[in-house]
Amino acid sequence: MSNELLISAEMSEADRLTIAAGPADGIGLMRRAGEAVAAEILKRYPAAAHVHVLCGPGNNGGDGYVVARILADSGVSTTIWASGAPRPESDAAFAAAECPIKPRPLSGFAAEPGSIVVDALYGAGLSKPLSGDAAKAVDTATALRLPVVAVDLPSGVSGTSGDILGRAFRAEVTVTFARKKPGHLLLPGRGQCGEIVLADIGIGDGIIAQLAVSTFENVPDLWLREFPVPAVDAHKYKRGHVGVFSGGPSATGAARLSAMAAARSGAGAVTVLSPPNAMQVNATHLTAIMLREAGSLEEVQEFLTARRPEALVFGPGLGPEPKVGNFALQLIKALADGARDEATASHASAIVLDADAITSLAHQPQALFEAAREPSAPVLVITPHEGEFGRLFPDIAGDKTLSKLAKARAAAVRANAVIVYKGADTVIAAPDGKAAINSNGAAWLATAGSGDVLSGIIAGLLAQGMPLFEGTCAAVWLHAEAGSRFGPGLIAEDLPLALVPVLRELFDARTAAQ
Ligand SMILES: NC(=O)C1=CN([C@@H]2O[C@H](COP(=O)(O)OP(=O)(O)OC[C@H]3O[C@@H](n4cnc5c(N)ncnc54)[C@H](O)[C@@H]3O)[C@@H](O)[C@H]2O)[C@@H](O)CC1
Ligand SMILES: Nc1ncnc2c1ncn2[C@@H]1O[C@H](COP(=O)(O)OP(=O)(O)O)[C@@H](O)[C@H]1O
Ligand SMILES: [K+]
Repeated sequence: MSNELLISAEMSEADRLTIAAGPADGIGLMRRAGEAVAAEILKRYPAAAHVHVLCGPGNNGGDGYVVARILADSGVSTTIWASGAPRPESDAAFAAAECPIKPRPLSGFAAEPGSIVVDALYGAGLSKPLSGDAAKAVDTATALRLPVVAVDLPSGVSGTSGDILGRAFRAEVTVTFARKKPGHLLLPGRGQCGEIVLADIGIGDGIIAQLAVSTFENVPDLWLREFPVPAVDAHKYKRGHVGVFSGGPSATGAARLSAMAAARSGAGAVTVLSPPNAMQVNATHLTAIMLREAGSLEEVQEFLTARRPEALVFGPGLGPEPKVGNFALQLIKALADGARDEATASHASAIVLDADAITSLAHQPQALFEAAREPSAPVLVITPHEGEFGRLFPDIAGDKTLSKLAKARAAAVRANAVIVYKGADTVIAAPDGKAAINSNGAAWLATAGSGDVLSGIIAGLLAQGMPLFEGTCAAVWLHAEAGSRFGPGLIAEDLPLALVPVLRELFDARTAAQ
């Protein structure tokens, strides 16, 4: 598996462990890194008139000297522009000594149309905003629209947070080593990377396993082995039952979107729980989805006890009023009590809190966090977009020192819930520190009701028994994949059906792996 994302300390540790295990040494890893970048350049730009390699003072620059040496050996006209000499006796100094090209100072960097830029200024060691000659080099490459190949990361992009420090190169290709870094997937960094090539430089899977990494790219490898396959003797309730709370008569669509998505994602039974005054409008629009009147907590409890749904969706279309937040808290408490009292056993194992539930709970966040901490509380998935996140976790949202990844993690710990911090770079974070970054979405998903569909998919997969973190990650990936493949013209109603071909592929991959 190569879905782990490494922060710079983990990459250094991987480096150290690999060297300790032998036979590779530091310069050996650096040579392999440079070779991988040079091979990519020779493959992609065979007709390049000239290559300008920009080398920084650290190991990123060291990789650059290797690249320049190989390109020159291959007959490519190559210039090195260096910002400072590598530290004596360092691997980068060895790489520079092996390179026959005499570096010129970066301050003089100039290039001609038709040439290629290799950005080996700063990688994992970026420690402050790009300024001076480095910033000028970014401007020159940008103004001339030169293709940039970035070594490890485009200089200026933080590998940890994806933030741009000062300014950053916009690469056509970024060649990174061993594993991707969070900054390759988080915005705005992701937008600067272009195509990302992952090169094997001899840091083995066994070494990565020793790091006990907790951040992952959200790809099917992460959860496919948990993906539900119905048993031969399955009946509908064995395939999982989802309950979705509906809003009032003029706000029922969101629940239906969610319900349809839960059903499409494989839940065997889905029930919309409707206030009495919305029964008629819901009944008019529901066919395979069941409908049940549940305007009061007592009626909801009756449903829970009688039908034992495994997952509930609470929030879409309910309205942002405080009473909705109060109801959410009562629901969590009722489920916790039910779980304690096996006689009534009115427990659902998961609640997805979305949309208006999040906004209405922002009036009393502490009450939510305390309820979620009760030992018998149902497991919670909270799915805020940026605005909702800021309402429920204002201090975390406002902390400029935290990346989106770190914010989602902090929120997950505080709320004792899996947090799905949505957006073009959705982060899924669990209270135990595990987190995944999603990157297969597209802006077509930015359409009203799309989030309601996501909640339904999450509940659908959890109801089928997927583990909490993996099921939530799978749902986020599926939703993004279905929306990206559908493309222009997508509206939320299309998404449940657009899941079908993606589900087929996952099902085939899952059964092939069995
Ligand atoms: N396993 C690994 O860790 C490997 C790392 N390799 C390369 O090593 C790189 C990391 O090397 P380093 O840790 O030496 O870090 P960098 O080479 O990214 O940068 C470190 C140097 O740049 C300076 N610096 C950082 N930001 C600056 C700024 N904005 N303005 C001016 N100076 C700045 C620092 O003070 C330091 O001197 C990786 O990105 C990768 O390219 C490869 O050689 C392969 C193996
Ligand atoms: N630019 C984008 N690229 C990829 N996914 C996006 C983008 N914008 C929004 N999304 C996704 O679309 C969904 C929108 O959810 P949400 O904001 O709750 O919408 P709504 O409330 O209208 O249902 C989320 O899953 C989000 O991650
Ligand atoms: K770089």
